[in-house]
Amino acid sequence: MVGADSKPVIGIIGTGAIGGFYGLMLARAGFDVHFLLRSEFSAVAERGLQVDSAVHGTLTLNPVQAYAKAEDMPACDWLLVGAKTTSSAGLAPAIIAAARPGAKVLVLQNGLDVEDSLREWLPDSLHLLGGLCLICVHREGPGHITHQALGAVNVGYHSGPAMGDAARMALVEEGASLFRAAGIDSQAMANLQQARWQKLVWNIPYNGLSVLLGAGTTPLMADADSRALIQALMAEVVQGAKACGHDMPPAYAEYLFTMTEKMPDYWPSMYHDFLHKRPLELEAIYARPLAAAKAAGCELPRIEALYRTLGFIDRRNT
Ligand SMILES: NC(=O)C1=CN([C@@H]2O[C@H](COP(=O)(O)OP(=O)(O)OC[C@H]3O[C@@H](n4cnc5c(N)ncnc54)[C@H](OP(=O)(O)O)[C@@H]3O)[C@@H](O)[C@H]2O)C=CC1
Ligand SMILES: CC(C)(CO)C(=O)C(=O)O
Repeated sequence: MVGADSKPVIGIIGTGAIGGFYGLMLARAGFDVHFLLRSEFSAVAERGLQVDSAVHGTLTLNPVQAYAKAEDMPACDWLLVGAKTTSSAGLAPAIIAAARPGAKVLVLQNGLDVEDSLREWLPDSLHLLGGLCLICVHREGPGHITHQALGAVNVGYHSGPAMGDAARMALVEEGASLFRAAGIDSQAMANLQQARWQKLVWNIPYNGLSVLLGAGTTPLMADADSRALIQALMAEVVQGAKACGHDMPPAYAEYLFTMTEKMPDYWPSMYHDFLHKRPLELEAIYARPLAAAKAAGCELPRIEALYRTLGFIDRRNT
């Protein structure tokens, strides 16, 4: 648990929709939070952060402890990675510069094996954890975030110096309790890889189809053809996960499908990347699950077709 007398220093590596939202919530809960920014540094340093939330109302943080260079940040106990997977390769130096020895690095990204692509660049002394964010947020403008629905972060251990399950779960619980202290639902997960596959049951159909069909979740859920396509894609993810040794809970895809019907019209983060001509997270969300399933002897033809189509769109868009 996180006690009031032992509040850790938290660094946000990449302050976009996810990093900005969770960082602001943690700062407002009294944590010492430091934000690394890139294109929005000046705007946030001058005007702070604002979240327009359908759940919490309008929330602001001003001043913000904002940095353009990780070398200027204080040594952090927890580092929350909020940059897209498409920029992960260049993030390790920033993480290392801002990490206190033995720090915990929590990767708040979608996709499969996203921790692996960071692990190889990080020293063994750093703990690496994954955080699955179940939330609908996007950047409205510099330092301005819209939060439409949900909010939970589920945390699991990936790798590092923690020896044995008990030590790992203690760190996972510590991470989850940071979020809970900020009023955010957070569960400790014993199996991070299983949880990443479960999240893909949502992201594989909706992220890609939003780009391909130019539609948010409401029209996608209102049309018989797109509904059938979503269900077929979800079924393939469940099949791929099973081939890789991760059985989904019964009716898990149906649960996500029904959950989406109750959501406000939501444009997944991949659509925002497409709109702003940023690279799409195709490697983490499509290529790696496809490769993992294939290595396990399982072909996923609908997902493969979606991935190839998105690759074409992505190459012409950036
Ligand atoms: N948005 C959502 O609702 C959800 C998103 N996710 C996942 O969370 C992750 C983050 O998504 P999201 O917050 O939407 O993305 P955003 O594009 O809103 O935010 C990414 C941020 O990282 C910054 N960044 C990238 N590289 C660096 C760098 N080298 N140094 C400093 N800052 C950097 C970007 O800066 P710049 O402004 O310069 O580009 C940007 O502010 C993704 O993996 C996404 O799939 C998961 C669940 C829900
Ligand atoms: C919409 C939702 C909640 C799906 O799990 C999400 O977290 C995402 O966009 O990645």
